[in-house]
Parts: sequence; C-alpha cells; structure tokens
Amino acid sequence: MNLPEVFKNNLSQILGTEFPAFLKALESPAPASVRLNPKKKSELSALKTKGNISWAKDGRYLSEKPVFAEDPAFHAGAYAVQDASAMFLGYVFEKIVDRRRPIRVLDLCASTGQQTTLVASILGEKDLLVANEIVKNRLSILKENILKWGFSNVIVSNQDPETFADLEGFFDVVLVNPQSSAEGLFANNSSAISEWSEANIQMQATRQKRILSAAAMLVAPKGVLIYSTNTYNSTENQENVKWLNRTLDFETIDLEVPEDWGIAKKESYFQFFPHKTKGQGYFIAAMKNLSRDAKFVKGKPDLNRLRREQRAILKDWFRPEVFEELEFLYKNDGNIVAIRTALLADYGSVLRALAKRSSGIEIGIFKGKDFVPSHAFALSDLISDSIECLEVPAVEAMKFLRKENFEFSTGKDGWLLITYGGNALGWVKKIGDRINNYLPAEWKIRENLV
Ligand SMILES: C[S@@+](CC[C@H](N)C(=O)[O-])C[C@H]1O[C@@H](n2cnc3c(N)ncnc32)[C@H](O)[C@@H]1O
Repeated sequence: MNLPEVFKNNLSQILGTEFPAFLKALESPAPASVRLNPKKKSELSALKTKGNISWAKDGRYLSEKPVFAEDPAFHAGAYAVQDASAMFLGYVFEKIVDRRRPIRVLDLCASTGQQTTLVASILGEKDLLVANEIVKNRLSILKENILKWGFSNVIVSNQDPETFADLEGFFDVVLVNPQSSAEGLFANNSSAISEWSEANIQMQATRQKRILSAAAMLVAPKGVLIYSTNTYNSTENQENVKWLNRTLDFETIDLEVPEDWGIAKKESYFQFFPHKTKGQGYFIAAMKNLSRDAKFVKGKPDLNRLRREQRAILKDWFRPEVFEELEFLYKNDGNIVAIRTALLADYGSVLRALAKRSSGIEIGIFKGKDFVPSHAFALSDLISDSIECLEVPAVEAMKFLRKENFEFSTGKDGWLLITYGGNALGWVKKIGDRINNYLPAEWKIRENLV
C-alpha cells in the first residue's frame, strides 16, 4: 500500500508505538457487516454471519460478502449494509439523548441513509426524523432505503444546510457526518489514498466548519449535535469540535465505553483504528448546546384532509392501534399522506421551512371509491397484520422483484401482499385469471441475478 509520507508521519504522531500495528492492519480490508432491522423478521436471509458487534446490538459481522441484490430479505428491509464502526453512533445516541418526551432528529448529511436507518431503529412512533442530502442523485437511493426500513415518521429533503435557517432551534438532535479526507477508508478504497493531500484536508475542514455552523443553529437549547467523520486527522476532527464549542457555545459530552471494545478515547472524543477494532476508521463526538435561544416557525401542513367516508375505507388497511392516531391528507397530485396527529405541527413547520422535500409517507391514492395502496405503505410500520399475504420462496420473490410473472394459487380476487420470510416485498392484485404486479418500475431489479 503506497501511503503518502505526510499521512504516515501524522498517524505515527497520533499512535506512537501502535503505529506499526496500524500499518499492518491497513493491509487487510475492514470486514463486511450488516445491521438487522429490529422491526422486521430476519430469519430467512441468505447472510452468513460471523459474530456480533460489541457496541451495536443489531450489528453482525459477515464471514463472506454475498451479492446483497440477490437476497429478497435485503429488498424487504430486513437488514442494511453498514460498516461496524459507524454503528457506534447508535450507542452514543442511546446513551446521551433524553427520550422521556418525543424528539425531533435531523440527519443533515444523509447520503444513502445508513445513519438514517440506524437512528430510525432507535426512534419511536412519536418522534420525527428529517433526512437531508445535498446531492440530488443520491436521493432516490436514500428514499428507497428509508421506505424499506419501514419507519414512517420521516421527511426527506434535498437542500444546502444553510437553507434550513427557518428551523432555528427546532431539532433535539442534529447528526453531521460530512464528507472528509476519508483516511479511515484507505484499507477498502484505494482512490481515497490517491485523492489524499494536505490541501484537501484544509478544504474539507473549511467545508465541515460551514456545515457545522449551519447545523449548530438548528439545535434546540440543551439539544445535541453529533459529529462524525471517516478520517483520523485532528484538523477535521478535534479541531473542528473545539472550534464549534468555542464559537457557538457547545460543550462536548463525555460517556463511558467498555475498555475491552478497543475504541480509543481522548478527552471525550472516540476514534476507531483498524488495529484495535474490526471496522473502518471513524471519529465521533457529541456536543450539547449550552445556548438558550430558541426560535422556530410553527404551523400545520397546508394540505387538505381526507373526506370522512374515504377515511372509513382506509380503516381495515391499518394497524388498529395506529389508525386513530393518524391524520390523512391529500397532496396536490392526489396521493394521500399519513401523518401522526401528534406530529402534525412539526410536519407543518418542516414543510413550510424547506423548499425541496417530501411531505411524509405516501400511503396510496383513491381511484373513485377504490383505494390503491402504495409500495411505501406495503413496506411501512403502519400496515395492518390482517392484510391478506402470500408468502413466497426466494425464486418467486426474485421474480416479483424483477416484475416478472410468477405462478401462485389463491382463490380470492383483490390485493395481496407478497412476503418473503414474513416481510413485505410489495403488492399484487388478482382480477380473475390476471395478476398485476404493482412493484413500481423504479424499484425493479434490472440485472438477471439468480
Ligand atoms: C460521508 S457522507 C454521509 C454518509 C451518511 N451519513 C451515511 O451514513 O450513509 C457525506 C455526505 O455529505 C454530503 N455533502 C457534501 N457537501 C455537503 C454540504 N456542503 N452540505 C451538506 N452535505 C454535504 C455528501 O453529498 C455526502 O452524501
């Protein structure tokens, strides 16, 4: 591995006598790992696991990396692929975030949503999660990953962090996981090595400060900002955190971590090095907002409510314990969104403040008197357990996911939820001898994988 000399000098200063062990560890790639979805079933997956991840109860190392796209359980959202070190965010979150009342969380640099789904697993039915990604072409995968995960209280947006200013002081937790010089990815990604330079570190650090100062404004008094990167140098890590604490009135939060996990702790910052933990390089620090200023816009979403008779038609589609807690609203395009009544004002505030965002989970559309359920609804945590399901084996599940025809016998006409391993994959509708596959075209698996 041809590492830049300046990088080696920096790391040798950080690690001292441990440096040779670090260099040796870089020669093998970090092990593949997944995070199981605690709200779905995961028995039928094709995964070959090889042990738990100490700091992540749902995390599993894999003994070999399968082609995830060939596993219907992956498409059903039974698990997500995530590096083990990055799962430590969940441990930090659970230790420091006050959950005695509903919370609002913003994942400001969501990319394709690994952090987002990790936090979605922790949140409850009264909490709100906003996932933002600035790069537009990452949005479809982000949305897909969130829908597969099934947590319904999520708004996805596509904005520059500086355009969130109307939500000043709105969020109890803001996650900032920006782009970095990616030193922690060297073992798995050789282009990270060739792109490394001291000038790039400075450029990244300047951009990270800009994102951090926009993020800091959005944190409620006593709220928390959690900053993480995939890099080792102090310019992008500790120095940025110290700058935030100094200039924007935050304070780093300390927390206890078992020593035998191998996570390096300096002051109250945590670092993952590959010679001590199995996973990629990672840095994380959590800071509390000491400022008392709070302002945010408040309002209900500017959308029309569903008519009473239409609401009555929807009743049997939903889990009875959530139905009464839901408000159904029409979007301008006729799609219906379901929003928990307790979160209506929060949705209103976010939707009013952000220009480019989705308005909540779309559950379907009415065609005359008939309700046509959406794919997002099929995969969500709102759907009734009494919906008629058809459990299929892997080969049929893959045919469904490729939008091909497949044989099955069922008597009744109507909507059927196709499931694999007990998890929903999507809808089919039987009308006489005809079966329509309602998997949206953009979700279709294109390669002939099996
Ligand atoms: C390291 S990735 C985030 C990974 C993500 N948290 C996850 O767990 O999957 C950093 C993200 O920050 C985004 N980004 C780039 N420039 C940004 C900016 N100026 N403001 C906010 N986000 C930015 C990138 O598009 C990228 O998706």
